[in-house]
Amino acid sequence: MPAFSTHAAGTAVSKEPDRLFAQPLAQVPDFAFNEDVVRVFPDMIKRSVPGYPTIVENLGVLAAQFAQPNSVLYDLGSSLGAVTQALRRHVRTDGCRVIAVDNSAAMVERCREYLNGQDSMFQELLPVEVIEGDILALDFQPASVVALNFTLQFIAPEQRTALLARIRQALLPGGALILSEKLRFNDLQEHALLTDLHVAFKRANGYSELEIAQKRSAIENVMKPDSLEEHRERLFAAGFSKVVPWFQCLNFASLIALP
Ligand SMILES: Nc1ncnc2c1ncn2[C@@H]1O[C@H](C[S@+](CC[C@H]([NH3+])C(=O)[O-])CC(=O)[O-])[C@@H](O)[C@H]1O
Ligand SMILES: O=C(O)C(=O)Cc1ccccc1
Repeated sequence: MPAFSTHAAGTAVSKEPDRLFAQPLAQVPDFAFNEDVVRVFPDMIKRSVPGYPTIVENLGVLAAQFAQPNSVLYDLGSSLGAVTQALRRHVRTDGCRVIAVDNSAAMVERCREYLNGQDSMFQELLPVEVIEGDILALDFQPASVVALNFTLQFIAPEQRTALLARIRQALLPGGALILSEKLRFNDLQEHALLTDLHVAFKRANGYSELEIAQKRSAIENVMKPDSLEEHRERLFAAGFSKVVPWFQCLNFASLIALP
């Protein structure tokens, strides 16, 4: 039976546990953000990404420092709207609005339900628009904050610099890009250690060896992490002037990039 917590507005936030990879699969299909993933996504991301709740909450705090009056705050690859909601709760700057974008129809549908429910529970939240679309095809408006929270790693590597350059062009003075990613490490020993510790993190969160192995093969063709050095170089190539890491937990990190 699906577990939902239903709010007054009838908004359902799934609390269903992630068992997507618990049974042996003859062939593990490539990972996709489909209905099955959407149903378990809050549980999946919390049990898979060390530091995720800390990053999301503090993204709101960071954004409040960079938000400029009468500008847009983008949440690119918004999934169920966790970052959007953190931005809406923390930013108090006049005339700001949030634009959340995701190309998964299943994510967008559930994201809209979630954000509507939040609107009926809290006052003074920033207005939000949720767009179903490809962030590579987005026509950016002048923006003070752009969040790419674990989204760039799903973009084809050869498209990443052009996307970051378009974000850089849209950023207003005083604004920032906040980029969170899983990292790879050029030092083999460092890479092996942090990868092993990430497996230990997943095990400690109740994932079996089978679940861990099948998830790994599901994501290996669709999610391509870069090293911190690659991120820095690409951000500079895209026109950013300063890159400041503000958080790292095991092999997951978040960076502030300034225009
Ligand atoms: N080209 C694209 N255009 C639009 N969306 C895309 C594209 N490619 C992938 N996505 C979307 O990017 C999201 C990545 S999840 C982000 C978590 C969220 N930020 C969170 O903080 O909860 C990260 C993860 O699951 O590890 C998915 O919802 C995809 O549909
Ligand atoms: O599960 C993993 O190993 C990850 O690297 C993170 C992740 C989290 C949610 C969806 C896809 C990847």
